[in-house]
Amino acid sequence: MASVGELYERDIQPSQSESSGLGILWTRTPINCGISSLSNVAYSMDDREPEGGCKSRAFDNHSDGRAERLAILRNYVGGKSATPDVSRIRAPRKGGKRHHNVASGDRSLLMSLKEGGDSENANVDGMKRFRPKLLKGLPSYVKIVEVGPRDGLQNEKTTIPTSVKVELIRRLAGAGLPVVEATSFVSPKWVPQLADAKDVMADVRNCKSRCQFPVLTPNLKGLEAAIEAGAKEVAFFTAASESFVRTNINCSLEESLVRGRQICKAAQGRNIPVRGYVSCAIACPIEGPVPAAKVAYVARELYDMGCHEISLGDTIGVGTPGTVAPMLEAVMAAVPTECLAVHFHDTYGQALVNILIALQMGINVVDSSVAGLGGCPYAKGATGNVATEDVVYLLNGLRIQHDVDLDKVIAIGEFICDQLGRTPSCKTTVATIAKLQSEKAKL
Ligand SMILES: CC(C)(COP(=O)([O-])OP(=O)([O-])OC[C@H]1O[C@@H](n2cnc3c(N)ncnc32)[C@H](O)[C@@H]1OP(=O)([O-])[O-])[C@@H](O)C(=O)NCCC(=O)NCCSC(=O)C[C@@](C)(O)CC(=O)[O-]
Repeated sequence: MASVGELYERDIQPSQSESSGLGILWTRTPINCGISSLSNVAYSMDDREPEGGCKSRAFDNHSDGRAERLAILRNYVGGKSATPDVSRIRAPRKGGKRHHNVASGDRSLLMSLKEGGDSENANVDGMKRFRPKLLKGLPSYVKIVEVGPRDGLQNEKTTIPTSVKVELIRRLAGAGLPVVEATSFVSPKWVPQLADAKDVMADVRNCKSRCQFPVLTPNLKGLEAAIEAGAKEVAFFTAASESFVRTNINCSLEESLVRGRQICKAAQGRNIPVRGYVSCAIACPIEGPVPAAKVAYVARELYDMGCHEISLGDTIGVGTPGTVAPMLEAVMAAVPTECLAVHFHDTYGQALVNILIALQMGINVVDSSVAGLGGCPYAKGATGNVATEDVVYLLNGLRIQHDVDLDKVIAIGEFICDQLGRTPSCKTTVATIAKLQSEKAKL
């Protein structure tokens, strides 16, 4: 924790919207004010009696206002007061150019500051009060389905030792992930990287954990091999694009649905839950954009054949909220929302925003891959899945429960990147490492 005298401009967040006439000044480091700590300070844009005695209008003509904000903070906290006196922050003048009505969320946040003085908790309270307005309909719990050991590794060119795969799966289960898709029982000629599926399962089946370890299977042969290897859950995959099904599993879409029905029937007899995947839910690498109605049709077929959960895959990661929302709407008209999951690849950096849209639409199962590994060998140009670390960070920020330990997942991401000879590139990991390094340097 820093004292206010130890803060520099870089510790201050740049300008944020002040259209309400009120501002919250954020620091990256909690400040020790003697009585408690602050990481934000409220100030007024009202020039009659600006908070901290600093003319905040000076912000207007500056690049990002950090210097002025730091000055406010120094004046304001200055060792005198631990808690901003929000009674001094007046409602902005009506009709003024920049002084519109105070947003109720701003007021909540300010009142929280007044009540508590502890900025961390004040922000939580503020969040809770913000939520009904801005983040309506979000689920209180999200199940994260970790697909790293399967989707993440299937496309890797160099053979990864079985022991590394097993260690990865064990660590992911140990980080609290409720589901870790362990491997695939597909043809080793088609996906050589996962040719050791049986050996992986020989170890994983003994893993003492509440975590579930489903495996991917395209046909009855795969199902039989999976069950023999100790799998207690399987996942069947097809796509909403005829060409992609042909390329990926060498049959027509309707033939793949026949295989799916065979799998579901055989699995039901053995009490094995079947998850279904619909790839190319937004677009196909061969056919281009895929109609939402087609995705809804395939999803409904999977539901009718007995899949307990249907994961909608943006296989090549081209979706944006503009295409994801209508697709989800179409599917939700055909399949109960509680049976749906989303599976985003992050080719264009849209995965998190697409996940937020899915959550807002009521979906509470999200697939992700540690360190953002992944990609389908039969979907050229597609990059990795959305990183589990980023999803957990997002859910933490939204105060949605998920049971996953972020620090552990970050460490697992570093572990697997190390094994693959790569530097972690997932944003949450990069930022966390940088933060730790700068904290270390300050000591
Ligand atoms: C479906 C097949 C097998 C058809 O492949 P095929 O060549 O048409 O199959 P076949 O029935 O003619 O058999 C050919 C050989 O494969 C064997 N075989 C047949 N089935 C199996 C099996 N289950 N396990 C092991 N071996 C199998 C079979 O025994 C035979 O062996 P051979 O006599 O030549 O020695 C093949 O196309 C295949 O394995 N495809 C898998 C492709 C794949 O895994 N893609 C990646 C997963 S999908 C994905 O990543 C997308 C997803 C789910 O993540 C969501 C998203 O992002 O959208």
